[in-house]
This record gives sequence, structure tokens and C-alpha cells, in this order.
Amino acid sequence: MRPPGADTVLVRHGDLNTKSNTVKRYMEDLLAANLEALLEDRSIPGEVERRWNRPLIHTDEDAVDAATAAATDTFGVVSASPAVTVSTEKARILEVLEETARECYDGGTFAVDARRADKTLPYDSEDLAREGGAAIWDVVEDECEFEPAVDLDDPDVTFGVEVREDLAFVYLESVSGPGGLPLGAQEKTIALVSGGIDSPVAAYEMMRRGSPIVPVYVDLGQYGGIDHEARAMETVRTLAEYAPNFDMQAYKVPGGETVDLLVDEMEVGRMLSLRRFFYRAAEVLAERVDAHGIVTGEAVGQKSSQTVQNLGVTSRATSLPIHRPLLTWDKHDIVDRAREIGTFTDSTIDAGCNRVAPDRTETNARQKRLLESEPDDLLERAEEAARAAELVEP
Ligand SMILES: Nc1ncnc2c1ncn2[C@@H]1O[C@H](COP(=O)(O)OP(=O)(O)OP(=O)(O)O)[C@@H](O)[C@H]1O
Repeated sequence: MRPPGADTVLVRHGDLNTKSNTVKRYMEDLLAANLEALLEDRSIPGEVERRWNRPLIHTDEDAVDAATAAATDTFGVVSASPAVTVSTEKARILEVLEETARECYDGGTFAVDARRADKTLPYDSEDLAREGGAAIWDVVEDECEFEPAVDLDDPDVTFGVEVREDLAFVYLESVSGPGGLPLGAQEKTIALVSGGIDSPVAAYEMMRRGSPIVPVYVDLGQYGGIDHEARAMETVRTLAEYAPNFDMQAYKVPGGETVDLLVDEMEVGRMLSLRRFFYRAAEVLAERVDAHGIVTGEAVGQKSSQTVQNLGVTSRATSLPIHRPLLTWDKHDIVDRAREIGTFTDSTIDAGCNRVAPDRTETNARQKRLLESEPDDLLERAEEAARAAELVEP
């Protein structure tokens, strides 16, 4: 819901406020550039104004909902409101509140939530809330066919007013965004994406904290296949929609021969050696693209390969940090997030591939035992496969 004439999107960020002014300025510039890129990618008309604390999108009334949706898909944005821009003159703000009440308040309870950033103005937020509430009340009593009612705790309609240094804004809703930090605020990381439900969510979470990802898919040969790869690329394509101004080309690492070897030679521990292969290949690629960590969709105890002992042992295949944003997440929360960000449907396309996992699995790995049972040249194979990796357009 938005007030009549809303042609501005008020953008709020959160964690940027914990930074020094210099860092905050830098991150606000990144945020503005990312907002501009999303608007352009979606062909939404709009100009981003780089304001301290509150970036604004100036657009037109027809595009304000689409611009709000673009803002709430931008990493770093906590919430956004389609708003009417008004002068800071109190009488003018009250007039806009009255017009908004006429158009948009059609029953139930209401409240005015007023905020004032500029402390030099001749009124404070309490004056605004009180006088704004009275203005809305009078207009409804005089002109509408229902009785107004105030509920400050849980109103049906909230009239938001935010007064900044030279402008004020009136709005009716704050749409939640992803929060986090603007993409580009951190260095790159390698995201191991399998096309399953978990790894795209993990990659998204890393992007949400500002790290652009370099997607890496390991081709499992006869245990993967065209559909398996297509599914992984589909999730990358969906993630790329959140980052139109970043390169999201993926690397495909040829792993088929090594998987065949592991299936022939190993039973217990096979999945762990396969993880070691993934991590070492990711490490080599990280060096090539100047990335600083590896992201996976693993969560403690979700699979037998993900017990704390197994995660501990497999992690030693690389000297790079392995980031597991979903480490403590429950599966239903991961599924909910996958649905929210749009990767769930991609991840559940039937890939019809063969199963690599053996019937008997390791849950309590020991480094020495695992290394003795896996092919001696496993990590060299991973390094070679990474060097042979090809770029694929998602
Ligand atoms: N073929 C692959 N290519 C690249 N990375 C992979 C591949 N298979 C698995 N991974 C990585 O290893 C992690 C663990 O894989 P596994 O299949 O055991 O777990 P999962 O929890 O089911 O993950 P997902 O749902 O992402 O497949 C994945 O989250 C992903 O980061």
C-alpha cells in the first residue's frame, strides 16, 4: 500500500551504521551503484540519489512498486518504502497525511509513526505524531463513513512520516529487504554449487554479507550428467539476477574420471574423499581468480558426510577457510529461504543421475584412515582438474 502520488522509494540500510563514516560512505556508494544496476537490469525508470543514511530512488508513480521490489532485492537493504516527498513544513506534512487518509484509510485502527532526523526543526516527532493523528482523525470523521480508531500497539494502518534535513516523506508500508552488506563490500569467494537445495542458499547468504561469488560446479561424469549441470546453472542464473553488475560466470571442473575411480576403489569414506577433491579443486581456482575462501551448503549432521568429525577431517584438504553459512540451519529453514530467493524450483528439477553415495557410509572419520583408503593422487587429480576447468555461461 502506498500514498497517492508516491514517486520516491525510501531505502533503509542497517549494518552500514556500525561502520566509521569513511567506510559507511564507501559502502553507501556501493549500495547506490548496486541499486542502479538492479533498476537498469529490470528496465525500471529511476534515479538513485546518494544521500547520507537514506539513499532515495526517484521514479514515477507507475514504477514505484517495481522500484521498491528492486530495492528489497538489493543486498544491504533492510527495508524500503514507497513514499511521497514533501517539504519539511509541518502544515504541508499534515495536508499529505489528510490526503493519504482520504485515499487509503478505509476502516480499522490507525497510528502515526513519526521520526525526525533533523533536531533543529521547530517541532519534534511527538508533535508530528500527535498533530498528524488529529488531522487524520478529523478528516475521517468529517468525510468518511466509518469511525476512526487509534491503536498505537497493533494498528491496521500505519502512517509513516520521516523528516530529514531538507525533505520529509510520508509512507504506509516498509517492505523488508535481505539486510546484510552491499555486494562488493567483501572480497570474492568460491561457491561450490551442486544444484541441490542447500548450496545456492549458502552462496546467496555469502552474497548477502557482501562477498561476490565465483560459482564452481564439479562435473560428476556418469554420476551427474547434462540435467544435473543444467540444474546447477539454473540456480546460478537465479542468483545472478541479484547481482547484474557482477560477473557470475561459473567454472565447470571435470570430475567424472575421479568419481569413477572413487566408486571403484572406495566404499566407506568415498563421499569424504570426494569432498576433499572438491575443496582442493576450489582452492586452485581461488588462486586463479583471487578469491579468499570456499563456500559450501553443508550443515552439521544433515548428511552422514556432515558430522562434526567428517567436516573436521575433510576441511583439511585445503588451507583456505571453508565458509558454511548454513552450518547450524535446520532443513526447513533452508527450504524456506530457497523458496524466498527463487532457487527452490531450480533445485528440485529431477536430474535423474546415478547415486555416488555408497550403502555403508563413514560418520566418524579419522584423517589417517581416510588418507590410507583413498587414491594416493587424489589431490593432484583435483589440482589438475581445476587447471582444466572451463568457464560456462550460466
Ligand atoms: N557437483 C558438485 N559441484 C560443486 N559443488 C558440489 C557438488 N556436489 C556437492 N557440492 C558442494 O558440497 C556440498 C555438500 O554436498 P552434499 O551433496 O553432501 O550436501 P547437500 O547438503 O545435499 O548440498 P546441496 O543441497 O547443495 O547439494 C554442497 O552444499 C556443495 O557446496
